[in-house]
Amino acid sequence: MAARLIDGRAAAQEVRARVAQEVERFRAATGRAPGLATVLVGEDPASAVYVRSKGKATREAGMESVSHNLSADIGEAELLALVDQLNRDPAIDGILVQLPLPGHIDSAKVIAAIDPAKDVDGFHPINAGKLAIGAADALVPCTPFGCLYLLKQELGSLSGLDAVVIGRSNIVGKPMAMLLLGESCTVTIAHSRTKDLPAVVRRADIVVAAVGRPEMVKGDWLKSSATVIDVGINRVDAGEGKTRLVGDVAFDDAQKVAGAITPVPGGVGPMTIAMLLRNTLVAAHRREGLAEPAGL
Ligand SMILES: Nc1nc2c(c(=O)[nH]1)N[C@@H](CN(C=O)c1ccc(C(=O)N[C@@H](CCC(=O)O)C(=O)O)cc1)CN2
Repeated sequence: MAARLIDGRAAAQEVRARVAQEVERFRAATGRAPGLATVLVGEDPASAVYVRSKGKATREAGMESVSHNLSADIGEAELLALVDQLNRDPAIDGILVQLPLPGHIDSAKVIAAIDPAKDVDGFHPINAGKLAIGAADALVPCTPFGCLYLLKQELGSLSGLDAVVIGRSNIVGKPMAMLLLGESCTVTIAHSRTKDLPAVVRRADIVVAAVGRPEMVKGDWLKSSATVIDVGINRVDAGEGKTRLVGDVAFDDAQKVAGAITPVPGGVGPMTIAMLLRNTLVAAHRREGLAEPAGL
C-alpha cells in the first residue's frame, strides 16, 4: 500500500492562520504588531526567493517586515553593526540573517551577535544550549521544529519510537535529534561516516533525512510503515535544459514501503516559514512580558 502523503503546505497554512489570529490579539494588547527583520547578503537566487517569501508571509500574518538586502562584498564589521542596530531597535522582535553568508564572513560570529531573545532562527549558542537542556524558553530552529510538528500531527505521541536522523548540521540534524529526544524517542544521529547506513535506517520508526544528497535514502533502506521526513531540497537536471526539485529520499520507491512520507516540494519547506512566524510571535510576546499563545 502506498504511504500517506504528509501535506506540509496544508499544515503550514494552519500554523500561519493561527499566528495571524494571535497577531491580532497582540496588536490589541500592545498597540503594535510584532516586527521581523530579514538580512540578505549577496544575490544567491534561492536565498533571495526564501527571503522574499518570508517577508510576504510576515506581512500576510499581520506583522511588520523590514528587509535589509546588502551587497555580497559588505564587510563583516558592517554586518555586525547592522545586527547591533537591530538588536537595539524596539520595533524589531525577530532578526533573521539568511544563510549561507559569503565566505569572507564568519557566520558563527554573526549568529552569536544576535540578541538571543530576537534569535527567531534559534541558531544562537544560547538557544542551542537551552534546547539541549530541555529549557522551555528555547527558540527552536524553524526547520526541525516544523518537522516535529508534522511528526506529532501524523503519529500523536512519539514516546518510545526509534528515530534516525541522517545529517548532523547545527541547523537541522542536531536540533532535530534534541527535539526527538525531548519527545522520548530513542535517537540515532547518522552521518557520512556511519557504518552500514541502510541497516541503521532500517531499524527506524521515524527517519529524518537532512543530508543534502539527492535521493540518497533508498526505498529498501526503510522499515515498512516507517514515517519519513525529507528535509532535502536538491535541484537536479531534468533534461532539455530544465531542473526539478528532489529530496534526500528516493520518493517513488520509498512511498511504496513507508507508512507516511513528506513530498518535496510541499513537505518540510513550507513549515520552515510557518515556524519562523510562530517564533517571531513568541519572541514578541516575551519581549512585551505577555503570556505566550497556547498550543503554537
Ligand atoms: N537563516 C536561515 N537560513 C536558511 C534557513 C533557515 O531556516 N534560516 N533554511 C534554508 C532555506 N529556507 C529558509 O530560509 C527555506 C527552504 C525551503 C523552503 C520551501 O518552502 N521550499 C519549497 C520549495 C521551494 C522551491 O521551489 O525552491 C518546498 O519545499 O515546498 C522555505 C525556506 C537555508 N537557509
